[in-house]
Amino acid sequence: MDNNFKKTPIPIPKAPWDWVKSHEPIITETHEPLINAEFFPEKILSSPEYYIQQLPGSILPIMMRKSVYLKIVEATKLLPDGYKFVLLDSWRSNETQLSLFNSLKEQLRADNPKLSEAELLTRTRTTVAPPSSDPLKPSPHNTGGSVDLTIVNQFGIPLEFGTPFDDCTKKARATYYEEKLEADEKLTDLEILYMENRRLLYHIMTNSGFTHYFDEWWHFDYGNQNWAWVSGHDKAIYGPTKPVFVWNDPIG
Ligand SMILES: C[C@@H](N)C(=O)N[C@H](C)C(=O)O
Ligand SMILES: [Zn+2]
Repeated sequence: MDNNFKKTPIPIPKAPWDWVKSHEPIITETHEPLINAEFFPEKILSSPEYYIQQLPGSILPIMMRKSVYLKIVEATKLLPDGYKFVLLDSWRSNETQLSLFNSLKEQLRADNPKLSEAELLTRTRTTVAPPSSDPLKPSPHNTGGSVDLTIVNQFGIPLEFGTPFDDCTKKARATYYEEKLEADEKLTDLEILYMENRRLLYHIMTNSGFTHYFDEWWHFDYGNQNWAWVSGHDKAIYGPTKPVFVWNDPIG
């Protein structure tokens, strides 16, 4: 696919992410089912990171709302020849969300013993959305409308984005390198590579109907409150949901 994505900057956000405002859109649930997103290996691979790490409440299949999946299938048409998406996480249980949140908060507390409780919460919420069992304010991944993903090249080698998945430093912000450029800092060749790969992923996904969570280069949304807030839709179409397992429900 010949496009100019790598040369087109990602817009720099004007204000910090606001978890109160992002939960303001009302939800008119469509009851669209969650589906398993792992059956198109020609273009979409999966590496269910939280199941691999055996986090509480994690499940093996990567599940998402059907329209989210179909949009990702459309997005594969914008990938360079031979490249594929790798899905890292999509629908997430509240148990996993809570476990992620508490682990990161405690890790940050141990690394920064002088941080106040309020500062700890702010730092934690930059990387992990607030856990929630309020049906009017669900955590984004619990709706099946969020997806964390990366890209591999034609040899199955992951593109480099400058940080690992779930890095909790400011380097994970999608515009980290764009902001350096804007501040007249010179980028190294490697930093230019990371910036261009972030641009590629960002433009492929946003041109396919997703909005972006700007503090993480890997996180995109469709249909949930994040998406409604960022895109200016008056309502979200996905609230909290869960997959159906007939014989043995691992979520409970
Ligand atoms: C934890 C990380 N992969 C992620 O998805 N973060 C966002 C903010 C979330 O938890 O919704
Ligand atoms: Zn995410």
